[in-house]
Amino acid sequence: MSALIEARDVSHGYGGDPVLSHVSLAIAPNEIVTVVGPNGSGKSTLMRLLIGADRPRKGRITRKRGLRIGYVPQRLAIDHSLPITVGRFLSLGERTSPGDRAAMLARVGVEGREERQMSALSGGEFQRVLLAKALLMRPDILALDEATQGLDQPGVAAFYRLIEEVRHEMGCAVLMISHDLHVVMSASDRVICLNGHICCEGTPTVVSSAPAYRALFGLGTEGALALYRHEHDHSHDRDHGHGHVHAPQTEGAA
Ligand SMILES: Nc1ncnc2c1ncn2[C@@H]1O[C@H](COP(=O)(O)OP(=O)(O)OP(=O)(O)O)[C@@H](O)[C@H]1O
Repeated sequence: MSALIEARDVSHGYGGDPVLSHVSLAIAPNEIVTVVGPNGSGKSTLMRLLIGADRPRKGRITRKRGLRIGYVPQRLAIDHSLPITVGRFLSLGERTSPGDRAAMLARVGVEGREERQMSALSGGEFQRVLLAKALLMRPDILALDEATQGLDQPGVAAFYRLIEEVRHEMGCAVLMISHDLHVVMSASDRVICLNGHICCEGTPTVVSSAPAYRALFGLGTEGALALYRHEHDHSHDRDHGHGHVHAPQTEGAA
């Protein structure tokens, strides 16, 4: 099997309520796939099934033998009464050296935070530490479930640029769930639009002009793109010097 993860005709639900119906997809090595969809459309459920945290009621999910998945959760409940430093947190689970941990913290932009309490980190730093932990296991695929929740727009943009960079450096695939539509337009190779079933999928350009996508996201789509173009113009000099094409030049209202 050349795909890292493949879902074939997967259906799932909780109690009597169906959440996913007849979902089929495959994730290839090295690609960035983003799942978008309205609240409650089954994105997190699909992610849990794909990474093997849950088993589907119907259909089949296959993962490449020995697949290493680096999971970056939406949020992580840290008990503030239980002190844990960044260094200790990173050393839980996977066996890594202090040198590896220091290098990874530096790579994701939070150098030298080993002695800092997890509870004392800013939102952006916290997500970067979670990312560092996921990357330390040298994943074949990085799975991010709305990993930028709570970050401001420049923080979100910077976080996803980092994801693109590490994807290239480490050669891993990326599966992400995102509400940030502009991210979908910039960072993804392929977008899957979910609403209990796959409404449409393809390159960001194709999906953003698909009627099913526009029906789901409506005017918000254009709004998000406009916002991002604006944001990008302003953050360009400060944040990064390389030019991306972030949005297709679609005209007219959705
Ligand atoms: N463990 C569970 N038990 C019962 N119902 C659940 C469970 N997990 C999710 N659901 C329900 O399944 C539906 C899909 O939830 P899911 O979290 O997969 O959607 P989502 O697209 O990720 O939503 P959001 O964008 O709001 O995070 C929702 O109606 C949710 O209430």
